[in-house]
Amino acid sequence: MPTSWADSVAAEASAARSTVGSANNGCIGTNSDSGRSTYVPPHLRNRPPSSAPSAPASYAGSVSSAGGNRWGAPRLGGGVGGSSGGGRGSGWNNRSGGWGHGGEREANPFGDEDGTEEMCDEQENTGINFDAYEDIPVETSGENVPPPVNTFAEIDLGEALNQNIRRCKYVKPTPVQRYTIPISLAGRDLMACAQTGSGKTAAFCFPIISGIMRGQHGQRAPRVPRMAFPLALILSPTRELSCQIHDEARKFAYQTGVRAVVAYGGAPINQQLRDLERGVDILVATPGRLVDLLERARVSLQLIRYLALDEADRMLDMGFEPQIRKIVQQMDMPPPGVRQTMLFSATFPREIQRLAADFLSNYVFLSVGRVGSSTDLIVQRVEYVHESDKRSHLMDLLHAQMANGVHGKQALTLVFVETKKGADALEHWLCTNGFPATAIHGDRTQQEREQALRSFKSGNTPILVATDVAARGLDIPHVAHVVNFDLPNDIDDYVHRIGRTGRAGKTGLATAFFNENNASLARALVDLMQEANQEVPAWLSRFAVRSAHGKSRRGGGRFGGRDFRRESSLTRGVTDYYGGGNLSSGYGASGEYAGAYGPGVTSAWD
Ligand SMILES: Nc1ncnc2c1ncn2[C@@H]1O[C@H](COP(=O)(O)OP(=O)(O)OP(=O)(O)O)[C@@H](O)[C@H]1O
Repeated sequence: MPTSWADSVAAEASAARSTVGSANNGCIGTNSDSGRSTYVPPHLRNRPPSSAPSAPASYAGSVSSAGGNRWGAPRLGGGVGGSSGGGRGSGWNNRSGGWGHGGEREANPFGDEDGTEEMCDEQENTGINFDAYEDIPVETSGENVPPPVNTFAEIDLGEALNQNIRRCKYVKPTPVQRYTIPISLAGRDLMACAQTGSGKTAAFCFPIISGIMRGQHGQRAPRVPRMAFPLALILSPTRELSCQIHDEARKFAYQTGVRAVVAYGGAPINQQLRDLERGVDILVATPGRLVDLLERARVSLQLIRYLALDEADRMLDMGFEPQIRKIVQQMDMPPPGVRQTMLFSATFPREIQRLAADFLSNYVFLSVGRVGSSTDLIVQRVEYVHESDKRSHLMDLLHAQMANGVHGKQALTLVFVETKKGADALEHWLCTNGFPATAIHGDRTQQEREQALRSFKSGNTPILVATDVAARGLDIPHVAHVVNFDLPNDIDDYVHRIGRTGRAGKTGLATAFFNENNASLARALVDLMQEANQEVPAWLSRFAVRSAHGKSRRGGGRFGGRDFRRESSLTRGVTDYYGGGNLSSGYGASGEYAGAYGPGVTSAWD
């Protein structure tokens, strides 16, 4: 990491502390004067207004003795308009304490004693090289797009959240965060497309947590026994990803008084129900389990102010769309324009964008990097390997990796295969040949899946064989090598798979085994590799030329805002969708979205 960058971020971090401090002080009068409503944490919402906390220091302790019905009685939802709650006069409602009730104290997700700022300052140099993202092309479209920021100090996220950002050792926002946070804080809906590993989770979590802390809007929750009324809903396609987002959200929300709960299938529902009953501001969920909770009338969405779909293109493709439509359009969730909706992914096929527009109101489209592209931090290699030679070829790769020691002892290798059976068979074969491997796929129990992931992350089993269930979102440090033992049918799946390495400014290696069975992917693969400045083997280019299905849907490698509204308006000569914006280059020609998940592939998912 260049010294100049490290110095500058350190300076920014210290400037952030002083600026944020003064910004908050400055807010006191303003917010008090404007009568900004106050946030009441979930476990206190049934208490009479006068008993809501006003002093964060004793917050957790006082909660434990609060008692009372936590669900049925009238309560003030987050940001609830009205006069109750503490924090009189503060833009942040004096919320810096943790939540707690019934003697429970908020666990420290950072694992440090007290998370002191001093300790974090010592660890500011994280080794993450975000300089790698400095020159990344960014485009926005939509009406009156709020300008980006360069530092966290420029955004008034609230001191408690700022402190957690420092604890996470985030000294500087990534490009997607620089753009999305001001857009979201301005209350705008958003469709954001940014490369894998570029910090999208924080990009949607920060504005949600900050917004709940501010408590700008809201209404009284109805009297419904044992029903949870979250203020924010974050949906993701897999159980593991939901757990990961929940872990992140808990860190970001530590001692803000904002409580995140996770609900996902395959795990006992009773524990999740108990968690919900303790109160929830942010519900992170997989769609199937959420539908179950809604049908049991244990969750109501009527107070939802923020809806975030992570891996939004996957959530809206034919695998999940019916469930998502049910959750978002057929239950009690406020409509677009009333709630704020944020869609994030590294890939956003045009047809899916068109579907997604139903969920959004006057939204900003943001693309960071080439839409659906891989980062050039990932070295991509494609090797021609016959089906029958794949195992011995993989063995050669693994041996070479061990012999070279390029990635050190802890290097982790993630091997993607197409089917669950194939995953079981390859895991078995690797183990019997002396390679410590485990596997994850949709037919394993949740316990087995979690155990496999733990064992892989810890380095105890440094080879993980996986179906597409592990393709998206998982942020596993030290994955040095992704092997596409079986290539996927769709280039976007390839982008997500290889994105398990080369994350957060680090470099990674991705090797794909290609043969005639993958001919239909050749053209898109060549385009993608060329966009990412990768060396394309001559034989692969020949495949691309020959391939009958070789039409690229990537726009011929031109970088351009891929906001489908722009194309629609250009085609129809109307401007009903597209509201202007900072779109500087043309939309490249592209093929139709073919549907990424054919039969047999969907089964790999939750
Ligand atoms: N501002 C930041 N400074 C340093 N590290 C960061 C910052 N923002 C995020 N990170 C780290 O970068 C890594 C990748 O972030 P994240 O998992 O949110 O990526 P993503 O864009 O959602 O990826 P994917 O498309 O694969 O889901 C995480 O380990 C996260 O902690």
